[in-house]
Amino acid sequence: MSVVDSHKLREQLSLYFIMGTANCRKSPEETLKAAIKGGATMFQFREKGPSALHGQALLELAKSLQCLCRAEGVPFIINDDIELAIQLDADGVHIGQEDEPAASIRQRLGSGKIIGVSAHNLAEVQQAISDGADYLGIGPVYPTPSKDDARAVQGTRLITEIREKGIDIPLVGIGGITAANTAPVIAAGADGISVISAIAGAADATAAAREFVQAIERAHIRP
Ligand SMILES: Cc1ncc(COP(=O)(O)OP(=O)(O)O)c(N)n1
Ligand SMILES: Cc1nc(C(=O)O)sc1CCOP(=O)(O)O
Ligand SMILES: [Mg+2]
Repeated sequence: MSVVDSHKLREQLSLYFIMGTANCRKSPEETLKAAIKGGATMFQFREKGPSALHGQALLELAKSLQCLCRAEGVPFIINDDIELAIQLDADGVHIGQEDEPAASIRQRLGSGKIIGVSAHNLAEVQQAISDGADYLGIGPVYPTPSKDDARAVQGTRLITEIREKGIDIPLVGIGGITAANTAPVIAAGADGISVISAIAGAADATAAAREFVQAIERAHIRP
């Protein structure tokens, strides 16, 4: 069972920034600082790909990014690596359908940590909820340059279906989201959006994050 406050979590999910070293134009620390300055409300450390850090270098970077998040009151979530999350006492983890099942992660992490689960259909949504997920990542909404093994693009269809069925778990849309295409994701019922390239790959990550904040605000005012 989770004791995570879902009202607070919905706010934290508003602009959920994700990155690892492979995604950044500048250093990961500079990129994260800039994104938070621009309004990122949650951060996921996702260190993946052929150039991914391992061992001590991975640990040092994770600690450094966690420290930045703590200073700004932004939740620090770790992608996939449950051992690292436990070692650092991270705020939570994000896992997908190919990762360790959420139910066993909940047992290992306890009730106070945030567990996010990727889901691509209603069966996976229901399973994630019964396994104790706190939030869902639904995607890819649009074509993404940041995940080679992404599933087929599905637009906002599943987000709409989840809300039409009265399922009110906190959730974000992910995949190819830009400030210009944010509105339909929020209008479909997402609590927020998850972004890698449109912030980490921007020349000015602070300005990019600010544009997202404005797009999210506009989407809530004029759905
Ligand atoms: C918020 C959010 N949603 C979805 C994902 C994707 O997770 P997963 O399917 O496990 O893929 P990888 O990120 O591990 O490649 C995510 N990371 N975050
Ligand atoms: C990490 C991830 N998961 C996805 C999913 O569909 O589950 S899409 C994706 C990549 C998101 O990066 P960008 O904002 O650059 O498109
Ligand atoms: Mg994963």
